[in-house]
Amino acid sequence: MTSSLSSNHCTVAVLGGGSFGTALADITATKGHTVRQWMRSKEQADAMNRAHINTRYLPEYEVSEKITATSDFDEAIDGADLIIVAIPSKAFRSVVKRLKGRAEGKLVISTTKGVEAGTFDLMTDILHQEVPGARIGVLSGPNLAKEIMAKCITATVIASEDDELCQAVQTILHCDYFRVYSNHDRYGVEMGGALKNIYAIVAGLATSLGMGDNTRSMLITRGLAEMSRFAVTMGANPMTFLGLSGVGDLIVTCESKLSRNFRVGYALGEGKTLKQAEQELGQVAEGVNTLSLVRDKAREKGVYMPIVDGLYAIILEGQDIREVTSTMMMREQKTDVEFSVRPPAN
Ligand SMILES: NC(=O)C1=CN([C@@H]2O[C@H](COP(=O)(O)OP(=O)(O)OC[C@H]3O[C@@H](n4cnc5c(N)ncnc54)[C@H](O)[C@@H]3O)[C@@H](O)[C@H]2O)C=CC1
Ligand SMILES: O=C(CO)COP(=O)(O)O
Repeated sequence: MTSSLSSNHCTVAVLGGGSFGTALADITATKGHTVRQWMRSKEQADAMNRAHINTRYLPEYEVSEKITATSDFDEAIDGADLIIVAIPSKAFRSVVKRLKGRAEGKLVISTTKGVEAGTFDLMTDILHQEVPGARIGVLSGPNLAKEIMAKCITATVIASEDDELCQAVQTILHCDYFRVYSNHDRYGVEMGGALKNIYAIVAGLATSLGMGDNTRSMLITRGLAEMSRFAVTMGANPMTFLGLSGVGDLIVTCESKLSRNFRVGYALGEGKTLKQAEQELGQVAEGVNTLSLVRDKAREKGVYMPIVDGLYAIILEGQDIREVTSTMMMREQKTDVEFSVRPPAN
């Protein structure tokens, strides 16, 4: 570990002016690190430096006065030991391209829970391509930004093949309400974060249609089987799905009205269109894009994903919710605990 990273003070750049970037900037600045948060809007950066509130994304919370918000990318990354990227997946590549040639040997971690359209790359794959020479990891777990701002006790996972990176990130972020575990299964941790958003949309939809706790429990459990089946086919370690970044994140996102993915599903259940639901939210709900990408990839790989297929039929093909649900419920009987990659041959 380099000396600044093993000491109590380092320089952190947070790329992204949304809810999660702000929550992580707040933790690191409160711990005494030098923190610069990059956001596109100069107005938003100026307002944050003046009032210490991210008025657009987290208006209810005051953030540390020690965060310097800036719309100047170069200023944000200058001298940073750790760069945290909290940018929606759609814009991730275009932003991290700007780090090329400027982050050799630096720690660069993604917090983004999505998959890139066209390539099916995860965000750390993009980092490897666009920022060669950087030390790369992913942070993922049951981490609702608003609960972190409210200092609710929370845990997360830093995943990387690079042990020193994991240790450094644990040291930099760990505090009395935020505990950081490490994991070597970068792919599984990152895939879990992306996949759980799909099931959160289903959970929101089911809840707004009047379904109850039995329904959500079924969804979470069968969703976990389905997402692990998919991720393991793609190269993940199945054990990762029993951890915070797997079942942990799935539970929080399927159970909380603070989840934007849950809220998109809820709005759909109220009869709103996908466009209306996303517009009302005004923030990113990654599960909407991930759904069609995963559905196509699962077909290509021959992975059985009935919940993904059902949600796709409802929100992207306009099929009737009750008919799709009824067809799913009336499928052939299955065993409870199985771990087959493909459906049993009939
Ligand atoms: N909010 C949460 O509770 C958590 C979010 N995440 C993940 O973190 C990622 C970011 O999420 P949030 O911060 O919550 O999103 P958000 O919707 O609150 O904010 C997104 C931010 O990205 C910025 N942005 C969008 N396109 C950009 C571009 N082309 N260039 C520069 N900035 C751009 C927006 O201006 C905004 O500041 C997502 O992938 C999300 O899944 C992960 C854990 C928790
Ligand atoms: O990933 C999250 C919690 O861990 C945030 O979920 P949403 O993007 O659905 O709000």
